[in-house]
Amino acid sequence: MNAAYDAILVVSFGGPEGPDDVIPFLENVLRGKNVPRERMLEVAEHYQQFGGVSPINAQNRALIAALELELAAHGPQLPIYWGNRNWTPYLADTLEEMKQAGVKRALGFFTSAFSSYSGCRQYREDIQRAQEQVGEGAPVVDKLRMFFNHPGFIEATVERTEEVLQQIPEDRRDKATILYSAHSIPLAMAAGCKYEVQLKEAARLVSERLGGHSSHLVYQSRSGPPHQPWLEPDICDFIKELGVQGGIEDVVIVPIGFVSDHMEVLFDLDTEAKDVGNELGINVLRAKTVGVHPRFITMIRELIEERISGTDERPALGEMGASHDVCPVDCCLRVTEVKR
Ligand SMILES: CC1=C(CCC(=O)O)c2cc3nc(cc4[nH]c(cc5[nH]c(cc1n2)c(C)c5CCC(=O)O)c(CCC(=O)O)c4C)C(CCC(=O)O)=C3C
Ligand SMILES: [Fe+2]
Repeated sequence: MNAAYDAILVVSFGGPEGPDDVIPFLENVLRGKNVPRERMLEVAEHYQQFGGVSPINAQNRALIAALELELAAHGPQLPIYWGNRNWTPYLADTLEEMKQAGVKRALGFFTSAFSSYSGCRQYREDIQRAQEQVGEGAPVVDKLRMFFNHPGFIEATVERTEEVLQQIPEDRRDKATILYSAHSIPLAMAAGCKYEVQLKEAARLVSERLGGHSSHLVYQSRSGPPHQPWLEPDICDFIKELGVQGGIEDVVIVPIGFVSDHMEVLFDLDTEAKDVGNELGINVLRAKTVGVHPRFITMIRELIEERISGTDERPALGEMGASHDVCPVDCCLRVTEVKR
């Protein structure tokens, strides 16, 4: 379908920018969620270790600056707005600003490569609530498709991984074990979306291009009450297991489930997972997130162009095909407990 778009809206999670922001931010994240207060206070400490600042907002500003240059050079000439779920700039304020500027219809780029409640439906709900707050004349937002198997995302991830493999002495490089890591979610939630199969496919596509490495998909940042089952294996448990087996010198973590650095990457990977490895004498390195990799920025422009033109050429690597433009009604349901 051809529709006239007059803006791009980057939709993201948001993060605190100083010590006093941390608790109100976490309260926003966890409102209505089944996560114990102790877990929240523990996570608050992770943020405080970094001065209460998550890198996510700076990363999104950098992403927008890079995309502005990309669109200025190649088109389409559209202004870029930015709205978050959990911290300023909040989506409702951004939609109000867009309405004031006369924006009628925007294309939404969500900063999640994989389909999950958090990365898809919850953002669509956030937008709907923001539109209700703005009321009459709030811009329509059409979400761009999921890009887990887009050549731009896969190629950028491959390059990020190659960059870090180069740091391993040549005689050990091919033997390095690769761990693709993504945010864990409750098993019940995973049953309502394609998160796991998309992650497996993206990991496979990257591995296929790297060639020859032993690799595994693992999960990080488990939350929720202890009785609730979440996706496994946990990255730290997995590294411990590798230590017990022995014979592994180098592990490369590829944070494939995150498009930019944020607290889960700095703390759960660069602090926790690296400590676990170092104690076992394993050299643990981490690939950069795709961030502002030029191929990734170009991918965003390609997704925009593809949607504006309505072309049938929608690039996707591997077996799963291009993801849908318009989410079906049962896409990424919020299921949190398994019904018995
Ligand atoms: C699938 C997924 C993604 C990837 C897709 C997407 O991008 O959405 C993601 C991203 C992120 N998660 C983030 C932060 C947090 N996630 C939490 C909690 C949770 N995440 C969940 C899932 C995901 N999360 C779930 C099932 C929970 C339990 C509560 C609930 O059911 O929602 C909590 C609460 C504390 C805790 O419980 O750990 C925090 C602080 C940040 C920003 C970090 C920063 O500030 O730099 C980002 C980008
Ligand atoms: Fe969806």
